[in-house]
Amino acid sequence: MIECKTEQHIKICGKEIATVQNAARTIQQLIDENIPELTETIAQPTLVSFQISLENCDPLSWLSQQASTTRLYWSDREASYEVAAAGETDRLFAEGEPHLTELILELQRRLASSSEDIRYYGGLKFDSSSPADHDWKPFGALLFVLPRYEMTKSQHGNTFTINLVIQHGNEVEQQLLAEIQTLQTLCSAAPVSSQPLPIASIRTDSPNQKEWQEIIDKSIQAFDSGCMEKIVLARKTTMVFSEELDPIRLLKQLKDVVNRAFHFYFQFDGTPGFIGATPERLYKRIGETIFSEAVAGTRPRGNSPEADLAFAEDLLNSDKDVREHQFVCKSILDVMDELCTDIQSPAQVSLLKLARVQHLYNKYSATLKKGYGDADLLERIHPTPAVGGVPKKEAIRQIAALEPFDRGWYAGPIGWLSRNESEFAVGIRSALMMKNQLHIYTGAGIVKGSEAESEWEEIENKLGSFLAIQQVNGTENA
Ligand SMILES: C=C(O[C@H]1C=CC=C(C(=O)O)[C@@H]1O)C(=O)O
Ligand SMILES: [Mg+2]
Repeated sequence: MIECKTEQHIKICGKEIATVQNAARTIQQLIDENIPELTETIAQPTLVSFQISLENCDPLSWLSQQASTTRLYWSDREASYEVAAAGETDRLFAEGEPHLTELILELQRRLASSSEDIRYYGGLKFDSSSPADHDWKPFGALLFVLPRYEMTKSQHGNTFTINLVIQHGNEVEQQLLAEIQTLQTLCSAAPVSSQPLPIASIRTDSPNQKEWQEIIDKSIQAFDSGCMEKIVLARKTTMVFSEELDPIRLLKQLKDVVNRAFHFYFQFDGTPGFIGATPERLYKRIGETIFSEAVAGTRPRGNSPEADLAFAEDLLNSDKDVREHQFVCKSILDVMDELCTDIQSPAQVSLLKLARVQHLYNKYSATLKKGYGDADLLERIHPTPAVGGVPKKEAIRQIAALEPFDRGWYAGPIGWLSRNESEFAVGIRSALMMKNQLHIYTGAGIVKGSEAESEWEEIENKLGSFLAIQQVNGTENA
């Protein structure tokens, strides 16, 4: 772990637009030009970012060529921002039940002197009070990383960035020369293979269908006793493949089949990779302006426009799904009432149409009151009743007691923070990838009137995107 106690940030940008192939040379020129000044200026650990504009780039292809044990990918739902990153220049990691406010303040302290385009990427465990199982342990309760190399593609252009912490001016030359050697092998643009994924030979569901029925029955009893009104219960579906999976290939295929989603991949220091395509924004903050949304209630997409409309109408008129969604709307509005002013909420519900499913959908915006920030937003909004339940604390307790696995980062906040902005998605429709195994996590909101069998089916539909990119040979229940 590199301790990054930088007191200042120097950003050095290249004027000329490079191609991916000559990016290393362009950055080398940039470094050479700036060595004398850097040597003089740096007397303490300093974050130095070298940035060049790229003519064109494909972040996913670039990422597939990176051998680094830390690899990250994030693209937003509007496909307006895409970043691939490799290596780590700094990380903030916490296990157990950490003090979220202190950790977020620490991140903001590290970002305080940086430019707006410096971002830490990472996420939080769904429930830090529940013990982490072996596979999720390396992700901790919170992990954020400032990448060493980043390739970004956005409406504002394409950029390649190197973030370095320079300890002392007289070490600059030596450190940068070592960096350039690595850079020579960095900039490659071979496209990601679109070959089919290996064959999945075994599928296991935890809980199995019988256990699912029992868990739902227990939840309904909790509703009847009055201690809970909603709980979101998840399943873990494990697929075992004939050979090792390539995460970037899987991500590429997931991108091809799932539209309107945040696509992500987090692999830290050789640990299992967390991969997914979530439709749900937890919140986005631009300065004091906050955007959040309620996504809940589900129907499949139809095979024809008429069938699709029939599903949509059925969803809009379903008392059970409307209640599922209302709990989420109310919870977000309650948080906004507490932390914000100028709350804008839609006059009526709309639909979020994804590749395989459609959801009830409400968008909100507001202005954050003075004195509140990301730690307050994360602590209060997460988990919304789209992934937790009502009341929040009781639902989290019941989830830990009823689900036969650790959720880890599934349904947790995942995203990025910069000096003045942040964006977090809800880490659903996601999977943990280890060599030839894929653990897919998917849940469904349970309220009074929910039936175990149709909730099982709802999860099968949500799983559809992951299943669509695989060829499954056999099914087994755990
Ligand atoms: C918890 C998940 O979905 C949530 C988001 C949208 C609709 C949901 C539902 O209708 O049950 C869930 O609340 C998941 O996909 O793992
Ligand atoms: Mg539902």
